[in-house]
Amino acid sequence: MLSFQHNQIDLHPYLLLIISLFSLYFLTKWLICKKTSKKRLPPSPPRLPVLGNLHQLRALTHRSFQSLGAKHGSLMLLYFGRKPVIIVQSADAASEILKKHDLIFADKPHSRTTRRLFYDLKDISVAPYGEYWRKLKSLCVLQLLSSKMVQSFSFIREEETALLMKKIDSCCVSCSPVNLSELFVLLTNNVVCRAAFGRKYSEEESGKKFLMLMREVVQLLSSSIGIGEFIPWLSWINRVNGFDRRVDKVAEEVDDFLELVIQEHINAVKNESGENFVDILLSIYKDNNSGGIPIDRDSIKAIILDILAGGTDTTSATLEWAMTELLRHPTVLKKLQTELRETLKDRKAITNEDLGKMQYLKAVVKETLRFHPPITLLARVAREDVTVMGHDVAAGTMILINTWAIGREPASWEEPDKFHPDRFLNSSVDFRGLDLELIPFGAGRRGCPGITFAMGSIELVLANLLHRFEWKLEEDLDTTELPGTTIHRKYPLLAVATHCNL
Ligand code: HEM
Repeated sequence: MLSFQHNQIDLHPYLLLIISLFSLYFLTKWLICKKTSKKRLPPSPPRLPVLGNLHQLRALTHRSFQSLGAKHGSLMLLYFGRKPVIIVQSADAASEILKKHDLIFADKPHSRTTRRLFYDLKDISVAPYGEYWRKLKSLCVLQLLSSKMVQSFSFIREEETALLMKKIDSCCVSCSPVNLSELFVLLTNNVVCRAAFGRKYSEEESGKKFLMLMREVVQLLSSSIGIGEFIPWLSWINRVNGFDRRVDKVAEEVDDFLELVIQEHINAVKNESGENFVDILLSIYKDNNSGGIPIDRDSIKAIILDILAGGTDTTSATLEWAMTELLRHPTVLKKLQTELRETLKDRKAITNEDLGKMQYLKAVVKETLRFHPPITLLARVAREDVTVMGHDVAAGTMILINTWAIGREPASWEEPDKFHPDRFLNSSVDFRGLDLELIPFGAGRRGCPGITFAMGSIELVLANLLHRFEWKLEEDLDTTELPGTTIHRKYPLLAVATHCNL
């Protein structure tokens, strides 16, 4: 192949071609490296060749990110496989993403799992930013989540809270512990279903099964941040270990239930019964008058799923953590009971007006959401190249904002690891998206539209639980968290209730 003739090197054409290709490859790589090294990337911990930083993450990712951030800064670059992911863990950095560059970061990342479970991104929470998403979100706010609508559902919250109190009453009589975790899921699900679909399903087999499916959806979504998603050539692992099959099965079973809800509404419209949120969605679908934005049957099912998943799980987790912290802090619990007694005098029923006056109750709820935000990570994707806190972020980069770590940032909070509701008594800091140090509901365009809806149930239920009953624990309280997209307690909250002497 290689021969010397007349003092000159004679190369075989194939060898020449191979050498040229190699030279071209190394030249391109060198140029790319040179370009990348000029970029002002955020600090990054050392990584492994194939895994990147995935091996440094534990199941409770918000906690892993916080410990890594302590060494590498509040804006840090990790690699999930080869995929760059920027982790944001300070109010200042979050403000650049959710306020200053809100439009650039208005998209959400998605995976095979989110596409499969959310009808190919036809819901609100993972839909790409654009006209379709805007149309659905404003429809949801107008027809279900506005202050006026939430006010109109107050009879539902009152009836469901009264039922909850009755169940606790019977536990009091039999001196058995109350499984508060279970009761909170039922209550929040019943309130959402009655408000959005006109009736509850939790007492029927299909509804009970659906509640279990919802838990599985949350688990699958958090497990979808796995090897196969970020290292494409290892995506076969999800096929072999049965993960993809599980996602398909859950998606089919969820679809069966949502079909049932829709069919029931189609029949009910024929019977001219009262109109609710699903009926309104169906009438838009039938008239196809959505202003050029097509809403099909899958869109309706995806929205229902969003409302059920978003409305039930997060609200019940907040109630669960609020009662957990109150039971761990008897002086806070006593102070809240004193506020209740002073507000109500000797009245039994709690009105919206009463709730409006209870500043300490509001402080307890805020502190619960600072200390235990149910959704610990907000996800975004950069739509174009942008600079954040002096660092270059390329289009397509995934961002994770750690709301849990931001709520415990020493720069914003005194004694951040203490549950101390009094910190909010003389403070204007609120969770509605303007104060970036407290963002349990997110902020900006993709912020949660369900705040008023959720607060309606949370405040009423907590006020009733503490007004009617004295509470004590049966055994030491374990506060271990269960990994998931919504963070619940690992073990159900069991407590013993006795009647208060009103
Ligand atoms: C304590 C209760 C709740 C918490 C902590 C919570 C939290 C959140 C968070 C963190 C987000 C993502 C925001 C972002 O990325 O910036 C979100 C989005 C959303 N939430 Fe909530 N949520 C709660 C209750 C509700 C309720 C009751 C509903 C409806 C009944 C609801 C419906 C939604 C929807 C539709 C979205 C998607 C918004 C979008 O992508 O534009 N949420 N929520």
